[in-house]
Amino acid sequence: MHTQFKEVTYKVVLKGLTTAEEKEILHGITGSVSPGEVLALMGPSGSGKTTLLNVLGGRLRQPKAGGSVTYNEQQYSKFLKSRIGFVTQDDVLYPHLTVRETLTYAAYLRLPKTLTKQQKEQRAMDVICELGLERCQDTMIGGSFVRGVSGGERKRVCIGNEILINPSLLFLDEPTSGLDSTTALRIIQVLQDIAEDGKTVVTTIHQPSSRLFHKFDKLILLGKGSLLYFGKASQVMNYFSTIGCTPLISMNPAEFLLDLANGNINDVTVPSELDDKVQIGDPETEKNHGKPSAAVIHDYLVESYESRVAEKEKRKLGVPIPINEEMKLKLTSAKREWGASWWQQYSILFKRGIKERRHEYFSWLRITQVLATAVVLGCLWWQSDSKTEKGLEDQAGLLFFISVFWGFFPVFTAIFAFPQERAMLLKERAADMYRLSAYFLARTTSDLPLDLVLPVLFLLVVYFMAGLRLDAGIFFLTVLTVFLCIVAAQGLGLAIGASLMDIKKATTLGSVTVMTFMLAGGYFVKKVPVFISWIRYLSFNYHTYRLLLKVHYENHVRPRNLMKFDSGLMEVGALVAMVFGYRLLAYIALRRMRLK
Ligand SMILES: Nc1ncnc2c1ncn2[C@@H]1O[C@H](COP(=O)(O)OP(=O)(O)OP(=O)(O)O)[C@@H](O)[C@H]1O
Repeated sequence: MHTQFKEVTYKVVLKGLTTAEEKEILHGITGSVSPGEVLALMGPSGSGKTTLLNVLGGRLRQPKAGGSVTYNEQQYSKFLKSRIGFVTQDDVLYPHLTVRETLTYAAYLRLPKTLTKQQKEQRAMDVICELGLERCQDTMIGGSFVRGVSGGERKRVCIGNEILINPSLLFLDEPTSGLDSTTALRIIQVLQDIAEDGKTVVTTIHQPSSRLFHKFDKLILLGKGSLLYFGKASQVMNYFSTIGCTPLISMNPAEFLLDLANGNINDVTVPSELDDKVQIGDPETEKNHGKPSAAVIHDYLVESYESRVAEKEKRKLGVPIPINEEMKLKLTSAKREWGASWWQQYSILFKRGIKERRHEYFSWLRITQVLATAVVLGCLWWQSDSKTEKGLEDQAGLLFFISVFWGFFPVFTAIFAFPQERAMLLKERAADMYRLSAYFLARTTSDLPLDLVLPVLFLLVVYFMAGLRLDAGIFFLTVLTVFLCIVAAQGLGLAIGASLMDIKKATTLGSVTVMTFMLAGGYFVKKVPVFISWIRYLSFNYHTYRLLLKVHYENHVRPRNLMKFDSGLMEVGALVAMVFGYRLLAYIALRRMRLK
């Protein structure tokens, strides 16, 4: 896809304690890149490469970004999103999926609905072969806690994730950083192959080796957000020698260009006119050992480019490009193209969620934790007596603890769900991979199977050890009540996590809320002052405890000093309202996060 950009600017507002200052990060960048070409963005750290890449990729737009960016002469549109691949610097991947699983799930979600499941799987396999990932296709991606594929393989998986959709335009932010030169060369070779296939590739690059440098077709050199060079990579040394800058010793062109852009002119000749600008006593000049300061060199390079090349390049952009009319029409379309129907998205995300978290499901630590608590409870309330009033009071204590235990754990596991997946969610939503509602439902239901198996195990142990009433109906109702409590408590955890999106803040708020709900749960204080009594209605502990009391003692002796309870419908209603209400809050919070 022909991409042209004219006078691109980008501004941010820096807020100080008392003032707000506007800072321009890009100062009018002009250029173009065509299908079949690889455009490299180079420049010192902080020169604006990533910002420019984001503006070109449509990720930063007005009002902060100015100038114009067109794709086959059209403005950015939602349709275009599905034609653009974007590999960010710190790309996120699920650590517990294998390379093949990662690419296959991405293929299911991103490739058009017209392809069959088998065709999508085949495309994922083709990409694996194209990127030379066959040997590690069954290796887990890995992360900080799990050993996985190597850095180079990881980068290739990130690239694979994007080239799966056969994008017309591919953007990459430092795809080679941290890799040895051979691996880096291999990655750039892959990019060149993609470009040769008729695609347009734009990549930022930090310090390419000279072999790597010669693989680029076009080059943009940035210095402090200004354009120092745009043109053919093969012409860059010629251009700088025409403005009087040449290396004194043989050096890698990239090293020479970065030195210049940084204003470091050791081993570099500069035109004599710059020597006139040397100011004796200027600290910047002294830093450069009596040579012109970095600022003087920067200004000279910007001016030289402006006066010698910029106008010519701007004129070139005015020449119309031959573009297929059908493609033009499609590009203006505001319609999103989903790769799968809502239901398919849900089931793919559900399965992927189960695969990614399979190690948590069979975590012996969690099972031991629950079973150990059950055994301790069983011992403490061993064959408790429900015939005397004292015994009943004791047993009520056990029922209250059950409502606290199963109100506590689900909150603290659910709190992590969204903050942990924030980066992935933002990335996948930016690529329009699925609807938020499909993700939300898949994420909130894929944990349910285990969450419902553990309490059954727990209750089986407690029930028989503590000698609760042996009646299948009562056991079943107890399990059902605990399930409701768990799902309601999970809703609260999800809502807190999604609203704060910060694990520390969320756990702090979570613990205060859970403690308040526990204290208001009807066991510690029976007569709550009217002005605060509403808090009980928000407490799932309160409703669960009341339901458990009803289930266990309704048709039996009612402990005299325990609270009264009626039909139980109000409790069930309150818990069901919490199940949905808290989830709705979580969903709204996630939607808002996307708009930020
Ligand atoms: N939202 C922002 N608020 C404030 N400053 C910003 C913002 N975005 C970028 N900058 C600043 O703009 C400059 C350019 O940033 P950018 O990330 O584009 O540089 P870069 O050339 O990609 O650097 P690196 O090679 O180190 O990744 C930096 O000085 C950065 O601090």
